[in-house]
Amino acid sequence: MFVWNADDLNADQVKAIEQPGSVFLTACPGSGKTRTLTYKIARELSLLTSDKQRIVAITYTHRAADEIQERIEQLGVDTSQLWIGTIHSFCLEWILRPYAIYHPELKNGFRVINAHDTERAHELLCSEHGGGLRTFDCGHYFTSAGHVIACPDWKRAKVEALLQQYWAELRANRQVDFEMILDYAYQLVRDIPSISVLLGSIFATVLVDEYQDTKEIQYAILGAILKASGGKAKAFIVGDPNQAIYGSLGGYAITPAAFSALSGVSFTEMDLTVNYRSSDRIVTYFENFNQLTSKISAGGKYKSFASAISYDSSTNRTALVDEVVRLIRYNVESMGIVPREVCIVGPQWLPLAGMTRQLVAALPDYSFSGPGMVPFARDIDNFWYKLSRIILTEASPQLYIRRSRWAGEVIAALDLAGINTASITRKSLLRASNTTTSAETDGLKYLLECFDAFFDALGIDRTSSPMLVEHYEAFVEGSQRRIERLIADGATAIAEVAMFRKVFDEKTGITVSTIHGVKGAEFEAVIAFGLLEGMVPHFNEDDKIAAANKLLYVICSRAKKNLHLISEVGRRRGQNNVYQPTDILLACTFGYDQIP
Ligand SMILES: Nc1ncnc2c1ncn2[C@@H]1O[C@H](COP(=O)(O)OP(=O)(O)OP(=O)(O)O)[C@@H](O)[C@H]1O
Repeated sequence: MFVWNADDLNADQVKAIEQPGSVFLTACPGSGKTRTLTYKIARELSLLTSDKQRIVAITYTHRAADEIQERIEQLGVDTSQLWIGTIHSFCLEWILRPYAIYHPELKNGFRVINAHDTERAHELLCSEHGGGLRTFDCGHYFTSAGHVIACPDWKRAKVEALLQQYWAELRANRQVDFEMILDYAYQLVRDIPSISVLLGSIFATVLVDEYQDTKEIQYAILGAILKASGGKAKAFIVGDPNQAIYGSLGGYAITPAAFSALSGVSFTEMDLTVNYRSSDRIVTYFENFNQLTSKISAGGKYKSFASAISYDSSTNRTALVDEVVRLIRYNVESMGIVPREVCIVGPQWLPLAGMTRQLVAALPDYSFSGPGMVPFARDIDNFWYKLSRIILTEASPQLYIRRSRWAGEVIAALDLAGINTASITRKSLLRASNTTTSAETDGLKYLLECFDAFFDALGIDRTSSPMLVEHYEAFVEGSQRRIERLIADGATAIAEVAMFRKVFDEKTGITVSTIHGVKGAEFEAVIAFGLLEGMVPHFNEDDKIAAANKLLYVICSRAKKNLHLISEVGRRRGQNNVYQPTDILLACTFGYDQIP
């Protein structure tokens, strides 16, 4: 059985991992949810008694899935019976692809379009439909009872008409977007009970990370599978209701009782309340935005750190970049924090790509990763994206586990594309990739030359598979479009191969991210701006106070040492107004520090 070092886990984490049956674990920020989940998966893998069984873990992002799987492999546990990935990948791999023939709209084949294609289609339809519709008005999600449109009431009829046209166009092109993946998966599970019965008999344990951002339709799909297992499949559900920041897109923290009723599983409820990430002062501060009664205590190595926490509601938006630069210098140059431990966070409604580029220009000695720095769509389902990850990374011992897994994914995608992969192993695939090269300095041309050389090395004709051809066109067209847009926005060097490589580099520089993008991450210093009513919370939110609390809770709990909050002055809102600071932040009394 899998054993761990005594100091890897605390007593509550061990209790949750060793608890027999199903567990519903509510845990505060920095309490080691990821670590607990990782060790739980490792333990469950080691307890499997049949090679037919699978452990299934649903994570919120591909990055989290990669990190957890790598960690388990480093712990020396065989992951061949683990399936880990996002709910969308889960639905695609376990439900849509194997059972597409049972759905009239999928049975003739389908292609998944990425978030950028969706946004572009919405953009075009908005300009066609007029009436002041904007892309963000098109936000919608499916539930087991139909679709929900997230925009204000007065626009709903127009958005409904727009979406009906959008879906009709996708159906005509045999395309499926991310939301439709969930809807189709739900329909298949609902209409063909044998799918759940089969999956329920294979899955020994189903683990769900970040349940607080899970949608009703996702709970319904997983619930149906667990129920069909007749009590054989266990569940391990982990999350933090305080960090539920996808409410406007249908995410919510289900109660253990409600999920029990849905899945037929009876849970032992447990919690984790020690924060290993942040100082006492940071924990005390983010507790201001805690909406639950649980008390959190700091227990990690920075517990006693004398954190600087500042709040600035006077910097004008025209001086914002200078102020952020000043705070970066303070943290890196005066406090000795390394740049990769600094994160700049803003609401997704602001042009963060512009902020990243201005910081790049103002601090030429620093490196940054952020939006507007990625020249191609991170379309995880696209074959050529999968292959790019291997081509653009170095063959180094540190990256071996990761690249080997990516190679496995490329082989699986080749299989799916109808290519005979009997003679291809992960090793031979990596060898073929490591020998392909090109002298091109233009990133896209470089990749395309490497693709050809790679397929030559494997002795495969890449035009022999319609799927590969379709994915190739989507990848090239999407990347060209993206590069053109980024260059027009001022990212002049974006097309260079060095920028392509940077996408998969280990994090070395300062991170610029949306608030939603830093979920699950941690940094020594966090600098957040755009903390303005109408953005944090967004004006579309129903319960603005709750939404603002959760966003601030997530932002502030990312910080290990220092935290700087900015509600800049003078950001225009419509024709005649300017944004005001987030109400609950302004109302929060705290002994803030002045940053010299
Ligand atoms: N038992 C432990 N002892 C020491 N450090 C720990 C322990 N458990 C977790 N940690 C550390 O605490 C930090 C936070 O852990 P982790 O990222 O898993 O938290 P989390 O609960 O997922 O946080 P969040 O919900 O805020 O994203 C990490 O740096 C992790 O290595």
